[in-house]
Amino acid sequence: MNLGAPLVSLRGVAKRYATGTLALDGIDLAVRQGDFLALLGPSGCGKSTLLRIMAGLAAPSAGAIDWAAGEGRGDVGFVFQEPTLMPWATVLRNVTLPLELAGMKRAEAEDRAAEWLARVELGGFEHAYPRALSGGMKMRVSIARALVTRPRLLLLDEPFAALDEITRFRLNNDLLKLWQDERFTVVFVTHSVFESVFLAERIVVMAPRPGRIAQSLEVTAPARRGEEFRTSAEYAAQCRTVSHALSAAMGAAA
Ligand SMILES: Nc1ncnc2c1ncn2[C@@H]1O[C@H](COP(=O)(O)OP(=O)(O)OP(=O)(O)O)[C@@H](O)[C@H]1O
Repeated sequence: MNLGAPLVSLRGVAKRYATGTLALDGIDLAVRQGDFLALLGPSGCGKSTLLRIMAGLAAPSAGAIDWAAGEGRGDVGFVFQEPTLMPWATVLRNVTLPLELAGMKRAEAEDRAAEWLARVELGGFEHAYPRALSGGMKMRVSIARALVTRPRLLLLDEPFAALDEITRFRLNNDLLKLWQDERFTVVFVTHSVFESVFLAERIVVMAPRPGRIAQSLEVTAPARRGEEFRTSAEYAAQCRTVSHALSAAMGAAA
């Protein structure tokens, strides 16, 4: 992996839905390899649309998307706000499925899936069914399922928005640790200024009608972010800056 070089670049990307809504316009964005990028903006500014275009789940109506050589859509993992697990299958089966679909033998896929379940703190839950798990645990399964194929790009669409604050903080910490250990590239959609500053290296603030990029801000933080960073004056100051940027983006749109 060539850390810092663009993994995927969007140039002049626009999306108009059949309804006539211009969800995105003039999006220029380069996602660097190994980066943790947050897309922050109010409801309706096109964050999900942008993520779906990066995943190849939706086509842009204008503009171009370029992937670094050797990378492609097959290298994308997606985590949705809803964990979207198969209710009739065990946790282990849910996580082995993408590997088996990629042609891996069952035994090897199960070993690999068990390893990722342990990494998201779900060792011992392999044979549980999704209904027996809490919301946070289901989200952990969803993250393991997205990472088990070792994608170069992990896209997360407000993954923790439906969880209580304590669970969200824990998942934030654990996702950061995985990212610090593995350095896959992340694009993380959120409404939360606090979450974006805690997690991201770079925050792209979006504005609505039409969805566009209002500002891009770098976050400065210690190499290992933890509870100390979350309660620091430095964190509070950056949250204030990002909050102002978001208000300005929304004000300009109003
Ligand atoms: N399939 C669709 N058909 C028509 N319009 C759509 C479709 N999906 C999204 N839109 C519209 O495009 C705009 C951007 O939606 P999108 O879901 O990308 O925004 P968002 O920033 O992710 O919002 P939220 O935070 O509420 O999920 C909105 O006006 C939305 O109504």
